[in-house]
Amino acid sequence: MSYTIKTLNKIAKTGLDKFGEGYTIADDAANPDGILLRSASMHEMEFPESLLSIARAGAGVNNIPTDKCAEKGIVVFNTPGANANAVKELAITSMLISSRKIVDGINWANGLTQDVAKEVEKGKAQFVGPEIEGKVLGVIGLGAIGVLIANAAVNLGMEVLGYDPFISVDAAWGLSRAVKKATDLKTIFEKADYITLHIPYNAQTKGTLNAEAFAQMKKGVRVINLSRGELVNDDDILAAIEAGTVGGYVTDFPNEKMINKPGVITIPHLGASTPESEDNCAHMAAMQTKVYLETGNIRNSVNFPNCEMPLSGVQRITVAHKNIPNMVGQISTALADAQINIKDMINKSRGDYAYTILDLESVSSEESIAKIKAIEGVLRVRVI
Ligand SMILES: NC(=O)C1=CN([C@@H]2O[C@H](COP(=O)(O)OP(=O)(O)OC[C@H]3O[C@@H](n4cnc5c(N)ncnc54)[C@H](O)[C@@H]3O)[C@@H](O)[C@H]2O)C=CC1
Ligand SMILES: O=C(O)CCC(=O)C(=O)O
Repeated sequence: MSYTIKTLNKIAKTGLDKFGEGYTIADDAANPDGILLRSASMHEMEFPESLLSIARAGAGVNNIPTDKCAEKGIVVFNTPGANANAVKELAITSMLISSRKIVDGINWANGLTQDVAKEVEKGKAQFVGPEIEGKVLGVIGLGAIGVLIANAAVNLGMEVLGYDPFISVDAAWGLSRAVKKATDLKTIFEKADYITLHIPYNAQTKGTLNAEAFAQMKKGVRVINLSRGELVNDDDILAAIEAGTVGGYVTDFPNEKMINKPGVITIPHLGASTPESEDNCAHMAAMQTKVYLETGNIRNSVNFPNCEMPLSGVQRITVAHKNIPNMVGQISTALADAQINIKDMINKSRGDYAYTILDLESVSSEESIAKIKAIEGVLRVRVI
């Protein structure tokens, strides 16, 4: 078999090399089987019929219309945890630079022209800022990144409060016992000296930090946003900085409103920009795509259930379908009508969508595949 992969952003070579023989990789492919991307927006894109999968080499999938993809039977993947350490390190950096006036100090020192050593000692008092040890950190979102930051902050001597009503069992296992659970955001807002956001951006989380939230915060709180710009209301945080409620804001998502504003430190979306995490993300995105194209097995999808079965039988059929009653019954009837025996089968569901893999004892007929495609609720059928 041969496959075409389209890249929408620069993807680390070590990941692309995983595809190997039989794959053509191009940034201008017209009819790709798979797409790999980082932050490029796909919301306005048309999807070719050929497209089977999209892999986000990273965590956030707000740049991909995942429901629209599901309706077309296009499986969307991300790479959970692959860049978490890079973001953790930048979050710790952000707490320190929001505290210690390091950026202002560097800019000031670079502007000195003469008697530099003397001027430094004379002027440094304006850049005094507090230490983080002993202070309270509120972590909103305890997923791959939030847990690493919470644990690192404990090790730096901070008191850590974590808020995540949907925390996974795995994340809870990884969390230091010293991290205290906040049952609502109000607790974080009222107690934290530093607040860091590690939640996905979606319709529910838009503007999580707004005027109402800032009104509940401790005076001088430092806010770190390495998640997505839209999670914080720009006008409200600028007003809170002006009023002195917020003592500093570090954002990885600069926009026209945020650049060159006192109290705001803008980083050009560098959270995942380390060779280590670029390699990890590219590797995972490539492998998940390759496995899906070659076997139909789904690992780390965000719009279909994870569904894996070792290859057996003489042919594999995969069916992406709506999560509605009697789908498996109708699919197996279509095969039974053509005297085709099923050797092994698996069916998984997730929300509105489901996925079925069937390994057959004999090769299916075009007629039986056409029958499966015609079942109401079937989104995509593949013969592998
Ligand atoms: N600046 C950068 O370069 C990067 C930014 N990110 C951003 O960080 C976000 C988080 O990444 P990960 O930790 O890897 O994702 P994750 O999926 O492992 O964790 C997200 C956590 O947020 C929790 N959550 C969801 N809604 C919530 C809410 N309303 N309140 C509290 N918790 C909530 C979930 O239960 C989950 O535990 C991504 O969605 C992405 O937007 C991720 C990687 C790099
Ligand atoms: O690919 C990047 O550099 C951005 C990473 C990111 O924002 C994410 O993984 O959600």
